[in-house]
Amino acid sequence: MIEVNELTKRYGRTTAVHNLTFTVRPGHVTGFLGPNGAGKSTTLRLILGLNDPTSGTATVDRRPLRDRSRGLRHVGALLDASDVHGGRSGRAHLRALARSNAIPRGRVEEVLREVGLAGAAGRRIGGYSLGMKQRLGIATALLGDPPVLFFDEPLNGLDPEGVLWVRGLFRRLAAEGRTVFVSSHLMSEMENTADQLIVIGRGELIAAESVTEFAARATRQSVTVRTSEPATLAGVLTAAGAAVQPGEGGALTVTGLDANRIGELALEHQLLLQELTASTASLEEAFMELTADSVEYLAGDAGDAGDAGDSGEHR
Ligand SMILES: Nc1ncnc2c1ncn2[C@@H]1O[C@H](COP(=O)(O)OP(=O)(O)OP(=O)(O)O)[C@@H](O)[C@H]1O
Repeated sequence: MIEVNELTKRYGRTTAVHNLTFTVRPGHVTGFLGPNGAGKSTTLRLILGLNDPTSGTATVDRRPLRDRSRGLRHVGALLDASDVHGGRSGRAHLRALARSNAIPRGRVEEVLREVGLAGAAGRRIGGYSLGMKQRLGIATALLGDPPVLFFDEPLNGLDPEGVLWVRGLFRRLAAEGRTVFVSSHLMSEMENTADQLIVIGRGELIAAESVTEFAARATRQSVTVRTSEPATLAGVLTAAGAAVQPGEGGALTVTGLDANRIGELALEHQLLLQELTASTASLEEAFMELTADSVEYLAGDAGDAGDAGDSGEHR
């Protein structure tokens, strides 16, 4: 289990993460979502103990990871897939990590097979495609068979078959009772990958709930309705509690009442309907809307973030 409590991280004048509190439970694939610059990578680095928070705490299975003494057998992480020594082979890279974490050599061959790199394991990593590097990064995370796994943008560079494979892998790891925490800036990727969501924007928590709950809360249904007497129908629907907007070509766009109820009201008032169409905003649209403020803030603040400078910590 990952527990983040009132976590804040400032870089100069830039607040990357502000007063963030959430819990990630084992047995689920939990998506960590937010637009670019929302603070996802910073949060992951704070949880992993790679950077120190300005204030607040982050623990994994009730202990901070700051000392990093627990190694790959406790926590596996894919952070930056291209951050590997290009001159080594994939197999040599994994063997070196296995050695320093007291993991048996045989496990290297197992994870290579698992991620589909057995055939390319003898080749230099420098010659790997981005997708192959992602697979190697996933193999690294799996190497110690850890109960807690972090994946930062794991679908980057993967082809459709690779994406399906990763989704199946994450589901299996969660079903085995592990904690699986996966970040992405794309709702469309998380919709089919995660069952729980932590959504942040501008370093702050926007939602912590299941994908189903988020979808029910975030997506809005509207109904397009067309009639020969739009003003009368608009009056009837407004009186029944709906919000009515004039749409294209005399149509009305109605929110707050479902299509069935609109049909019943039209019948009660003997109004002839020429169209009655329900439409639901996609989860991607809902996510964009919910996080729109943070995107605007960053677009207007880009120069400022640059001025703030680096605190000297390596990203
Ligand atoms: N070392 C640093 N020095 C200065 N500012 C930083 C540093 N690391 C992150 N930031 C700033 O903190 C904010 C959050 O960045 P972060 O990389 O955590 O976001 P993110 O959600 O992971 O974005 P992306 O999806 O683009 O990776 C940004 O404004 C970023 O510029």
